[in-house]
Amino acid sequence: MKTTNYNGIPDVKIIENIKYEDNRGFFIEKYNSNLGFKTIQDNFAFSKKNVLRGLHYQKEYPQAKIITCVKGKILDVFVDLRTNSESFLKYGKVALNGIEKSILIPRGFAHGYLALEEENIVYYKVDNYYKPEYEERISWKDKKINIDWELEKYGISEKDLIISEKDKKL
Ligand SMILES: Cc1cn([C@H]2C[C@H](O)[C@@H](COP(=O)(O)OP(=O)(O)O[C@H]3O[C@H](C)C(=O)[C@H](O)[C@H]3O)O2)c(=O)[nH]c1=O
Repeated sequence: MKTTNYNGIPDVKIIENIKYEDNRGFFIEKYNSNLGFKTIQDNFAFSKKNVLRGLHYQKEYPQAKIITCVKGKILDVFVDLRTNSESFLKYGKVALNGIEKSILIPRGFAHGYLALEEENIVYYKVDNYYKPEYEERISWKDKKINIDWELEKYGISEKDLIISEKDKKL
């Protein structure tokens, strides 16, 4: 697997895996401990088209995440909340649409994604336990962070978005 730094935000890494194809299909060695990522939980989330999840983070018990879109396509967005970081409050984003590409987001980031196909399955590894009592949320349209979710590019209008009540209230 090849890891490259995400341009402009330290410690965020794009992971690209080798796909070994043959007449049966393909094989991918998706994860190994060389990444230095200690998985505590594996999560799967199914999202219909136009679902927007996030932006969430756990201030206590922060979670680093390795995000993979195993079916469909998502626009994955992450916001640097590390106050000592040169990219504090900057956001990054990457389209993920296949098993062979992932993004590693370290602890100290808010995370969210927009589901772009009819059916989208996101698989992500986290390195700390889910602690809902410590979960914090930032609005997907927070004015200060001002994320470009590329709605126009994907032909999505804001009224089409499917957002949880908790996220809507932000
Ligand atoms: C995150 C999580 C959720 N749940 C349960 C709690 C709820 O009954 C149900 C849905 O939870 P929630 O609405 O918080 O799911 P998302 O809105 O997708 O939350 C996630 O959204 C963004 C994109 C993230 O990066 C986080 O992993 C997480 O906050 O799953 C669990 O049992 N364990 C978990 O680790």
